[in-house]
Formats: sequence, structure tokens, C-alpha cells
Amino acid sequence: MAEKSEAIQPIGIPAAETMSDYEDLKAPGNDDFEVFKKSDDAVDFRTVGWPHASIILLKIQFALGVLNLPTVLYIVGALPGALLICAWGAYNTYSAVLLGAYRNRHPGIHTQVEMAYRVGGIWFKELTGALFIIGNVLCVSAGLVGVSTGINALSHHAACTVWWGFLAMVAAAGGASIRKLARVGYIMWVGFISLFVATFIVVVAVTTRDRPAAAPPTGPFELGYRVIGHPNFLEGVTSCSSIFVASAGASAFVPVISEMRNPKDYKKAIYAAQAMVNSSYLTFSLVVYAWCGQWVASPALGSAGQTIKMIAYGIALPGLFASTIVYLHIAAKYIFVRLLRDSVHLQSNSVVHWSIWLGLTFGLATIAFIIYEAVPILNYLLSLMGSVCFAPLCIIFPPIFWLHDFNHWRKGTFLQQLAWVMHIVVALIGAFLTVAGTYGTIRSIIDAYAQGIIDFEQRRDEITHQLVHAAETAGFMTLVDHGIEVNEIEAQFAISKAFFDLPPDVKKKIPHSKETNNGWEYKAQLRPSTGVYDEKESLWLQRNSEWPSDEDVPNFRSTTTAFIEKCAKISDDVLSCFATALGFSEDYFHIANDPTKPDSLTQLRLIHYPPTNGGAGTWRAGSHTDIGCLTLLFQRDNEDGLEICPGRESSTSFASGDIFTPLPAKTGPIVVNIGDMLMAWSDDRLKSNFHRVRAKDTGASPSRYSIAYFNQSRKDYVLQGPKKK
Ligand SMILES: O=C(O)CCC(=O)C(=O)O
Ligand SMILES: [Fe+2]
Repeated sequence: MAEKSEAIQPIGIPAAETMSDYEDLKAPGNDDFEVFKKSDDAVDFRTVGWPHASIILLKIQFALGVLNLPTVLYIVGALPGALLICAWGAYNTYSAVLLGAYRNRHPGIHTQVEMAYRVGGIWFKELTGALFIIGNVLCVSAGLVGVSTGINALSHHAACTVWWGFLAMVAAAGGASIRKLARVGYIMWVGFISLFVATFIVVVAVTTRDRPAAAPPTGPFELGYRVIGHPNFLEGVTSCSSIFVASAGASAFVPVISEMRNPKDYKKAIYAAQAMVNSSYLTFSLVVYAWCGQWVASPALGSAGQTIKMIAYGIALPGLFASTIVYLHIAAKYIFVRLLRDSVHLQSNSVVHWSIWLGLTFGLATIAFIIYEAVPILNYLLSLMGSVCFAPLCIIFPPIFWLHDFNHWRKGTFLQQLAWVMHIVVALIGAFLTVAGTYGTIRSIIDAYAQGIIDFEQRRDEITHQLVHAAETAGFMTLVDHGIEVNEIEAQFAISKAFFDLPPDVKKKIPHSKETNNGWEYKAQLRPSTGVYDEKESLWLQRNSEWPSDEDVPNFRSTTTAFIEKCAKISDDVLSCFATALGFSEDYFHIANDPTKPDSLTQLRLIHYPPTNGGAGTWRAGSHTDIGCLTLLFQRDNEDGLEICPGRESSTSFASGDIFTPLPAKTGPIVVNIGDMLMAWSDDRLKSNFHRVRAKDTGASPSRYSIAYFNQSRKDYVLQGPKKK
């Protein structure tokens, strides 16, 4: 049976004068000193050799996050980025050494939490414990995101994300329930090798391509490689935090020491792990950045194209599991040791021992799964975790623990005083990053709520399902709660009416050009379906086309540009749903149709159908399909006339004589329809259907105004569906 472990010493134990004072007291590795004891009938936890420990420490840090570092390099520039990677790598190594040394100077320590108790009493202990457990459980949730993203990339069944997450949770809980870290260590070997090989393949593969997978496939493009970037304050802080978090594992390292055969070998393990992690971070991120520039794909494993992405995910999957398992194991071990520290059950094969252990691994996995599934702002929560949990645990607390033992250096030699000051400075830098990082993330959460992004993200699967169903059948759908207020739509219509009210000579200042299809046209659109010109006038606009002057229509350009930005965002969101449903990456159409690029074909069209009396035999807009990718159509109350013909109901050329259904006009909701480009792009799965606009056959029809935003592909894009037909 295990000896009763020595209780943690209360605060106020005399500070040692030198390190060797402690070494004389009780050396690490001695039973009195250690949390886990050695005896014939006790389960032996102290079985991890240093190379094995090194791999565990390595795997705690090394994850696919390395492939997101190039995005950070793009923001800050290659040189500051590389310096930040080195600086944080060095500091995170140092803080890991500080914690390990503190642990090896004081008996009975399992995690940082006992260090906090020695230094600051119960409050500091509970604060550290809370940050430790919250941080690690969130890392488990992040792990589940990684695993399910991987499985989705391989399976093409985006709708099953919840199930993949659940299965990953059960599998991870099973893996983490292996009681001894030494055995979990074997999973870490496999995990590390799998992730290393997967990232290595992507890194090598990006260097063999002429252009990044996410860049436009043809034509000139800007790589976006910058030696020095120009981030604003928030971007700078966020980038700094992301690079710090990539190698911030120190707090999870400490419990590994308690299971080492020889705790004094910890330093060897940590130096080996950090050398490997930081050199691969530096080389991988610089190479990927040099080749991909701003065109790093999301998820980053896709940066070398679809085939490599599938291979890399296949190889990375065990590694993604390993990440989830190690954080879960460490979180569960912390509570396990806390609960059973003074009990025989800590190291016996009793029912109590096993029930508590399995209860903890599966219980914490369930909590992590619920967070993964239910928190709509998980991405933001994960960046908050960096500044709220890991900045204090890994930057602020280690020097504070050190200062507690070495406070007398304040009055020591010059070098000792310098060391004393430097530890205070580092703790202050940590405090700054905690506050600034938290502030930055909270600001972006508030912005995201204000823009409706959170609600959309929360219901993305459900919305995708509805959009795809409508697109596969009618080809038409109506969006509500889309983020453009009724008064903004009315204001845009007022601007449009002000333009059309101008005398023709003024409107002619921006004539329609056959080359660009921009400008004002009057009864000039000849429809193949009707053989006559549409009874309408319209103004086609692009970001870089000619615009009516402010003298002719006050605020025309500023109001309309803001309106276009909102339409771009909405059509992007809708297309991101179609992209995942079709098996493309979420941002596929965003890149292919990017309206800010000079070769963009995306247009806004303001339309006016003049009033008529008895419209029989004429067409406001003859039957047609839209040639673009996706159309957003705005209408006004009481200006009906739009009629649609769902695909099943059209059987003749131009659907003439087929059944058309009127779609009443309302100010507010946006009518969305699929265009020919998206139909081609989806291997005909999403339907570009016929529609037309009619005035009443008899009696008066008032003017009708409509506004269409045509989201179209860029000029040089090849439209090819996932089946590559
Ligand atoms: O004005 C409308 O309601 C329809 C316009 C239209 O279908 C188009 O311009 O393609
Ligand atoms: Fe149309």
C-alpha cells in the first residue's frame, strides 16, 4: 500500500538561500518528495523515461496550428513574424524550465496549482486551478474541432459534423482513460509522427506548385509576401498572442514530471522537445509563407490542393486524436490527484480509483463535447482561452513563482538584481498580453454579434440544409434577417428613383457599354425568349465602373457602395453554405468571385420599369435565366410582377407556355436565385431556373423598381464541379 503522501506545505515555509539548500532537503525522485509513491502493492506511475517524456511534451504543443502561422506572418511580415516565433519559443522554453525547476525544488507538487498555493495561498491556488482546468478542457474542445474537420474533409458529409464530434469524443475519452502517462506516451509517438509527416507533406507540396491552391487558378495575382507588414494595434496584439499560444504548453508539462522515472531528466526532455518544435515552426511557417503568401487555404492542410489535402488529413487523423487525448488526460489527472492525493485509492486498483478515474475522463470529455457542440462562438472562445488562461499560466505565473524563491536576489550581485528585474518585466509583459488580448477578442465578439455572424454560424447547418433544398428544387429562395434593414433598402431605392427621375440627357452621361456591360440603358435589352426589347431602363454598376456624380444624385456613390458591401457579405455567406454542401472549402466562392479584384464581373443593377396601362403582349423582362453565380433581388411593396418557373415545371425552350408562379413583391426580404454559373459549378445539382417580369394585361400597372446584385465569378476562373464533368 502506498505511504500517505506528504501534505502540501503551507505558505510561509522559509525561502531557501540557494538551490542547493533544497537539493539537500529532499531530492526529486525520492518517495517523500513525489506525489506518486513506489511500493510493491501500489500501481507504479513513475515509469516515463526522458525520451518518452520529450515526445509527450512535444505532442502537447505540436498541432496543425503550425500551418496557420503563415497567416500571422502575412499580417506582421516575414521578419517580425520569424523574430516573434523565436522569441516566444525561447520564452516558452524558459518558462517551462522555470516551472520544472520550481517543481523539482519543492516536494509534493503535481501541477502549477500547488505552486500557486505555496506562493499565494488558497485564492491563488483556486484561480490557477480554474484557469488550468478551463484551458485544458477548451483544448479538448479544440481537439474535437480538429478531428471532425479532418473526418469531414475525408468524407464529404458536412452535415454529420455532430456525429463525428460525438464519436471523436468517445474515442478520445477511451484513449485518455489509459491510466499511466507512459502508455499514453505511445499514442503521442504515433500522433506526433502522423502530424509531422502530414504537415511536412503539405510544406513540401506547396513548394512544387506554380501557384498556391487558394490563389486564382489563371492570370496574374499578388502573392502578398512582405518582409515587414503593417498591422494595426489589435492585429499586432492578436498576432503576437497567436504565436505565443502555438508553443505555450508549459503548464501542461509539469504533471508529466511526476510520472518520470527520473524527474531530474526533465530539462533534457524539455530542451529536446522545444528544439524540435521551434525549429519546425520556424521552417514550416517561413516556407509555406514564402510560397503561399496571403493565399494560405483554410483549413491550412488544403494549401497544396485537394489531393494533398485528402492525403494529409488521412495521415494527420491519429495526430488530431492524440492532441485531444493528451489534454483530456492531463485535465483528468489533475482533478484525480487532487481528489485522491491523501488516499490509498490514488495508486490502488480499487473500485473507487477506477470509478473516479473513468468518471473524470468521460465526464470532462462530455463537457468538452458540449462546449464544442453548443457554444456558437467557439472560435472566439479558443482565442480568449489563449489570453485568459495560458497567458497567465505560462507567462505571468512562472516568473512569480521564481520570484517567491529568489526574492533575495533583489539585494544580491548585479547579475542577480538584473535577473530579478527581468522576471518582473516578463510578468508585466504577460499581464499586458492578457489584458490586450482579452480586450481584442471581446471587441471582435461584440462586432460579430452586431453583424449577425454569430446567429448565422450557430444555425449554419440548418440554414445550409434549407438553402440546398430550395436550390435543388425551385432554384429560388427568400432570405429574411439578412442584416440589411428595411430603411437601408428604402434609402437605396430612393437613390435609384432619384437617378431614373433625371432627364435622359443626364443619364446618358454614363452610357451602357457593350464591352463592360456597365452604364445606363433604356429599352435596350433584346430577349431571345420574346424577340422584343424589355420595357425597362437600368443602370449597371461595378466598384470600378463609371458612377453618377454627386451633383446629379447627392450621395449616390457613397450610399450605393455601402449597399454593395452588404450584398457582397450576404452572397458570400450564402455561397459558403453551398460551397461546403458541394464539397468545396467554405471560402471557395469567396476567392473565386472576390469582387475586390480587378477582373471581377460582379455587378449591381438598378432597374426601373415605367408605368403602363394594359401590358398584354409586352414584357417588362422576358423569360430568362441569370448567367451569373448567385442573384440577390430587392423589390418594393406593391410593385408585383416577378414570376418564376421552377425547373420541374419548365419543359419547353425558354419555358414559354410553362407554368410561372407570381412572387409578390415585398420591401425587406431578399429573393435569391441560382444562376447558370453556379448550376455548372455544382454539376447541375443547383438549378438556374427561368423567371420573368410582367405588367398587368389590362388596367394600370404602376412603376416597378427592383435592385439586383449579381455575384459572378472572376474572369479567368474555370467553372468545374466537384465531379469534374
Ligand atoms: O426586376 C426583377 O424583378 C427581375 C430582374 C431580373 O430578373 C434580372 O435582371 O435578371
Ligand atoms: Fe433575372
